[in-house]
Amino acid sequence: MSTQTVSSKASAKASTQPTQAAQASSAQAASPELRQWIIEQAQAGHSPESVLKAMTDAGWHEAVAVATLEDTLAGHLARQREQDALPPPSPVPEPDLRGSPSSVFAHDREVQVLLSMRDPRVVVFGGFMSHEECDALIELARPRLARSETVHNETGGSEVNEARTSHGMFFQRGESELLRRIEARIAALVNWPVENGEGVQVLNYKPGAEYKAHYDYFDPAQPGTATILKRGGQRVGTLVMYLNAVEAGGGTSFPDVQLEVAPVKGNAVFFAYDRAHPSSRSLHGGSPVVAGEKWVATKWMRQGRFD
Ligand SMILES: O=C(O)CCC(=O)C(=O)O
Ligand SMILES: [Fe+2]
Repeated sequence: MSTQTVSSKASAKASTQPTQAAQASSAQAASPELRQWIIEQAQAGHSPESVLKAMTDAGWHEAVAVATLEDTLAGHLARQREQDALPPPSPVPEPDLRGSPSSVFAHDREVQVLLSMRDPRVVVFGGFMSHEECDALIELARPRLARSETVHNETGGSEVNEARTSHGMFFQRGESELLRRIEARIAALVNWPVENGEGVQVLNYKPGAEYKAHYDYFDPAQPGTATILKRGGQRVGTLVMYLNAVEAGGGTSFPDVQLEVAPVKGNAVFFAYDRAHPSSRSLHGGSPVVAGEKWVATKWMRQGRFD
């Protein structure tokens, strides 16, 4: 912790700074590099006084140096507190896109990679299911549809909700040869065990119906969540599969990044969220159907076995 080291770095950084007169105008004039250097000095255990001395030695006006130091360290501490408040990250499903392939082989089918975004983690797949598979899934679901419910936050039960004006049903996991095939394909595509998946849900939206922006993970702040998590833990990933061609509207939107995925029959959008927290930027919704109707199948993936 020698003042010598501090001093030499401050000069190097300060030499790239504007003149003292310009520095005096505002602490905001400090470059990102200088701010980074200040944080590094603090992390290395150098006292504020020694950092201040290094800055004034390098030609900084004392008042400006003090303001810059305070401003930089306060901002750093605030970000640190935000980080510390986050739940720890969980492993998540993840397709193997090393080498940026334009398609990947999943279980029994070559699937196209149409879009890949890192933050939030979103991947759009083309040709995930054949049109025949889509049609078959719709016909199996149709007679079993009921008004969609969402999880009741307080009790962990479910309820009809105005934010979700679709009709839906759940298949049992592995309930037919078709479901087993699709589930094995999903598992291979995103490298996540079949056993960690909930049963496939099918949703049908009529014109005007939508699913307002929401997170798929269970809100850790809600009293009902502890009960839900006993079975399989948190949700950490979602695959929404488009089962029909929608005439207009009905995309899946990600408002945090102003992304909208078009509902193309046979395609699918995958997204993952390593924390049950808005910082995952996994907020998404089903945009209102403008014309025609919309059918999707959703697979939610849990941290652990969902039995
Ligand atoms: O219908 C969509 O596009 C999104 C569906 C969805 O968000 C869900 O099922 O959790
Ligand atoms: Fe969702």
